Amino acid sequence: MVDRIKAFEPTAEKLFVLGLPTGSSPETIYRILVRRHKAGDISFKHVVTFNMVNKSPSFKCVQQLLTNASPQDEYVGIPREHPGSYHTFMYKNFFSHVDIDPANVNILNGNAPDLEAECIEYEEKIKRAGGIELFLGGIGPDGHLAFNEPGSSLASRTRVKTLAYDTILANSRFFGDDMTQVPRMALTVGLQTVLEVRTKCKFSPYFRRDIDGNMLIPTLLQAHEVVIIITGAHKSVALQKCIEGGVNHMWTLSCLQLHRYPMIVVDEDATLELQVKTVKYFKSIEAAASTLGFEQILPSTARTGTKPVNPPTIQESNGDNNPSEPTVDLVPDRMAARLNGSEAPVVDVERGRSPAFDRMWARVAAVEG
Ligand SMILES: N[C@@H]1[C@@H](O)[C@H](O)[C@@H](COP(=O)(O)O)O[C@@H]1O
Repeated sequence: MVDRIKAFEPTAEKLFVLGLPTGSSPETIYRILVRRHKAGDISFKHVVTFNMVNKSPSFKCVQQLLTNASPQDEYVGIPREHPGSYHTFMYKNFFSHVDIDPANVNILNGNAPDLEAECIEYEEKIKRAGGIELFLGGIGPDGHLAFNEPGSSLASRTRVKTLAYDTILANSRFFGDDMTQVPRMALTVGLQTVLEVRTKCKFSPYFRRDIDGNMLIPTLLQAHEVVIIITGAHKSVALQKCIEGGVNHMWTLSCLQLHRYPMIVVDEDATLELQVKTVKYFKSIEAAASTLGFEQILPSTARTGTKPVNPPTIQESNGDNNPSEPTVDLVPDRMAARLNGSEAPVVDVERGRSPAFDRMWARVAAVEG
């Protein structure tokens, strides 16, 4: 993500558009991004974000939208300041700790007076921003992407979604293990929103030098990518269905088979249900790339026409002093060492408010008047 943002060279006129998830899967990523930011390595000043989902449209809103619905009594709306809201999650884990402009933060408003209009406007906003450059996501144990539950249309767009039993069960851990407290409905981007590739290869007014540094070429804005984090044995069936099965609306992550640039990052446990030959093949892709002296750390010169920012050496990218013995990032102790080798988390993990959090809310309030 850091490489992508740097390579894009965002400015006030050319913002980098990032799609972001909530959940436990991206927490480590947010910690690392905050650390890199605090180290002066990356700025989010010219980054605009769109969160994938939000929970808890209020009871009244849902009634307005779905006149025939009979929402259950336990349904409660959650204000965005609620400790369990996705607003709170994002500010606490990420936005409060980096230099992003709150005006560039987009999170679906689950308490909007007209939810359908809110969803339509969200899609419009994404379009106005030029489309999402990099979508980061996770999945539920049933293979759902964002809140696109099993059975979601593969052509779906941002909308109100009723949560599936599995999701309510999985999310009850954020509600004191009380399933009755988990909202029954959510707002979510659609599968088509995620799949949207920049089919119209737009040429930006920005020019950069070619890889030899001697010719000006127009920048091609088509590097729309999706990166999904999947960890844990409880998600291994979903990974298997989505990787080895066909494209199927019952396992909505499988829609990524239709995407040009998807990347799924997994740990060993998540691969438990995959065929050995599938795992071996994917590992061999990385091993072959390392042997040949490049890694699947993009931007690739082939795709963007630019050199990677601070291209990693083989040693750096493998974490290995002997480049003649390429290793694979999927090895768990290597992965663990890379993650644990970092300093203590810089994000304030205390639940509730912190000075940084308060400062950020003050900025949000100023922007929103
Ligand atoms: N809507 C979110 C998803 O976007 C997220 O990917 C999933 C997994 O969460 P976790 O990473 O905590 O397993 O949780 C929720 O259902």
